Amino acid sequence: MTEVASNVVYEVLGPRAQDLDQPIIDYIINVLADEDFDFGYEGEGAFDAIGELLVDSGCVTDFSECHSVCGRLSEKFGKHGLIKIKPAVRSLATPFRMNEGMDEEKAPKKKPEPVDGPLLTERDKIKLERRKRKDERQREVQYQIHLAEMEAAKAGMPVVSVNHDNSAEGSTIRDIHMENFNVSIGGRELIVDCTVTLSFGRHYGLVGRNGTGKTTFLRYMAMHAIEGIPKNCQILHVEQEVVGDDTSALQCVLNSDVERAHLLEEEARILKKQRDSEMDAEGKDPNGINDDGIAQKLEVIYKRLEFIDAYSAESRAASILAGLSFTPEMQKKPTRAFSGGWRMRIALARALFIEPDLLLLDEPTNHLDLHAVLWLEAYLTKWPKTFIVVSHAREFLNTVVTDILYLQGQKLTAFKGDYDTFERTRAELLKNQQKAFESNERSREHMQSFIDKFRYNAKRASLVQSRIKALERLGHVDEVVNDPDYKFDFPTPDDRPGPPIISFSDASFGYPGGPLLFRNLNFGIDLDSRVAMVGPNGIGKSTILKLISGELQPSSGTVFRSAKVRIAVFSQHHVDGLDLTSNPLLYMMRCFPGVPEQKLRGHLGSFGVTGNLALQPMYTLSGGQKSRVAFAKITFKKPHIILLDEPSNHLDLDAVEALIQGLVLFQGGVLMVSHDEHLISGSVDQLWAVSDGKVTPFSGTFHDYKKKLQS
Ligand SMILES: Nc1ncnc2c1ncn2[C@@H]1O[C@H](COP(=O)(O)OP(=O)(O)OP(=O)(O)O)[C@@H](O)[C@H]1O
Ligand SMILES: Nc1ncnc2c1ncn2[C@@H]1O[C@H](COP(=O)(O)OP(=O)(O)OP(=O)(O)O)[C@@H](O)[C@H]1O
Repeated sequence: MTEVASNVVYEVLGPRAQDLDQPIIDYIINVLADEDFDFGYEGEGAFDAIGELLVDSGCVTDFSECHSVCGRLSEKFGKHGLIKIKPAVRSLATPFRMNEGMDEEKAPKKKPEPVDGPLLTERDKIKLERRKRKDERQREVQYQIHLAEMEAAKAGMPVVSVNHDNSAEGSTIRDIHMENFNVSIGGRELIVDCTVTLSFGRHYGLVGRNGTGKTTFLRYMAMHAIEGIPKNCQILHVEQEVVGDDTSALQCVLNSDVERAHLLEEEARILKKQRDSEMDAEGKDPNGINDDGIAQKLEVIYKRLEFIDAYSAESRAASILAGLSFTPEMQKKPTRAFSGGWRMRIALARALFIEPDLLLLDEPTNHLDLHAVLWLEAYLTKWPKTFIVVSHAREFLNTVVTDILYLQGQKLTAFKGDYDTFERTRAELLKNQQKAFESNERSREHMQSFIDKFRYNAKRASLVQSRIKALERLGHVDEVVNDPDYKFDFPTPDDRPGPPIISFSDASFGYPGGPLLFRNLNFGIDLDSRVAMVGPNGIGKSTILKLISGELQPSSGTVFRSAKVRIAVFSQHHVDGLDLTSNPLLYMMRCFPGVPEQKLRGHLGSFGVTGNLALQPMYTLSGGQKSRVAFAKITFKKPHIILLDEPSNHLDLDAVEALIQGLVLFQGGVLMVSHDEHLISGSVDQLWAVSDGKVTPFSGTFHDYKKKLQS
């Protein structure tokens, strides 16, 4: 059997086989020839088993070619009778319906589709059920342990507050030199043996693919868990939103100046004491009170308050909050009245107010509207100290950073300049490395062939010896290993419902008890629409998406939705709402019961959730990895219209590129809410501006819109 299998593998791979080392080919043949190997639907089992290997080894150029090679392998193996018929093949009597389960939350709970196969006995069923429950309990326990660990880590974090001593003497913290450090999580090494110096006053952009370890690295630094970080260096990692309580947003920011708060409290206490003693003295001799001590104390407090610039603190805090789009009324509201996104902004405002020695920002623009992003860009550009910002927004990085820290292959490398400069420098370096590698290989082969040829020739013994030495001296140059390309594959719907698809006729909407957000909206969306909606936070963009998808109904007027149209919605809510105790594959299996596992794996794979990642507990996934799972889920049923609310949040720059390509190739309508200039200009052809309860087409590019806002 292995011989026939070997012939089939060579036949299908053809000249590609030349790119594979013999042990790899042998491995592939052995895996596929195993009589228990499951090729799955259209070879997806083969894709799962050897797909990454084929791509990584350069045998196929990308995952799409890989899919077709695996499909052909499966077909040929079948033709040669090498595939054992699996009893679990789905029955044709239970066809797969494309419009089912579009929205997990709303779809009625379906019974798993029946499958042909050996019938389980009652005892087996009970056993299976018991094992399932046990697995679920174990996953839940692991998640709870993880939460407890996170809480403990948070509790161990040094408290960071405004440090006036530093500003008085000029900061004592200058450059930070971290040498030979490692970063790991859950037994997985993310950074190995790296040395990095952060020069004082430089602004670093930390970039790298989703899941490489950027957030974990920032956490390590915030916990001072890397050697070389001075103990007294104040590091603030803006990761958690502020606690929701009765403190106003403004006060919450001001409270981070602990010394000021303490001095003001002391002042109030002394003044009260003074008032009380004046009252006691009423009717007695008023000049009898000995208030010299009180006056002296107050003088000390006032001097210090003046020294630490306490009287301007309120206006500074207010102006930061205003920059992040908090109106004066909002600044007075208690923090518990704000949503998570807004509380995150308060956390950002507090960090900017504190001005720590080293500020660590993790994707700060994700929570902001364009106004606030532009304000933050201007603020950070003038930042007097060091910061590191993780961001996947190219324009933002180009504006605010002076250096790039690039995390790839467990190594952290520093580059001078903005993101565009980094891209150019890196491309140049890779080109040179490849050239050096090829020339090194040529010299090596040349010397080796001379040595092999004359090894037993006594006359040339000394020459051979010198070649052997030269070969030993010849340095090693690493071959360029490119990150695997990934694609965002939005499947083409099998049908194309005729117009009208979605149309708003005099539709008005306001939340119950609230003001009218929109009045008499009239517009339509069809399968050719490519639109981006822009407008400030809270203006109602997400509400429009909900009116389109049918999650909300207009207060008056109508929103028509073709009965045949399938709409998919992607939002942060879908990413945050993933079941954290599950894993990507289990999650997909629950959303689409009865669909073969291989098919779900293949679909997750088309969004870069491959191999082990598909089986990793969801709570361990990075932001970008979770986004990909959400993308895979919403597109599985081949929607006609895709509604996207800030889709590029968390996605790395290559993934945004893949998202753009995916959307360009998608054969349906797209409506997105975004302020990612690169994404908008690459994937849509119309801008709609939302303001004053209206949605109006904007004649101009996103760049023009940005200019208009700035003016
Ligand atoms: N307990 C764990 N076991 C195994 N792997 C883990 C565990 N926890 C996290 N990981 C993995 O460690 C990696 C680091 O995640 P991290 O959030 O630091 O990445 P990131 O570079 O910030 O990603 P993103 O750009 O998507 O935000 C991820 O690939 C994640 O899947
Ligand atoms: N369920 C709700 N009940 C009451 N008011 C709501 C509800 N959801 C949103 N709102 C309010 O309606 C307004 C519009 O909200 P929406 O989320 O649509 O705005 P947006 O433009 O998408 O904002 P963002 O950019 O922050 O997502 C906001 O003032 C918001 O506070």
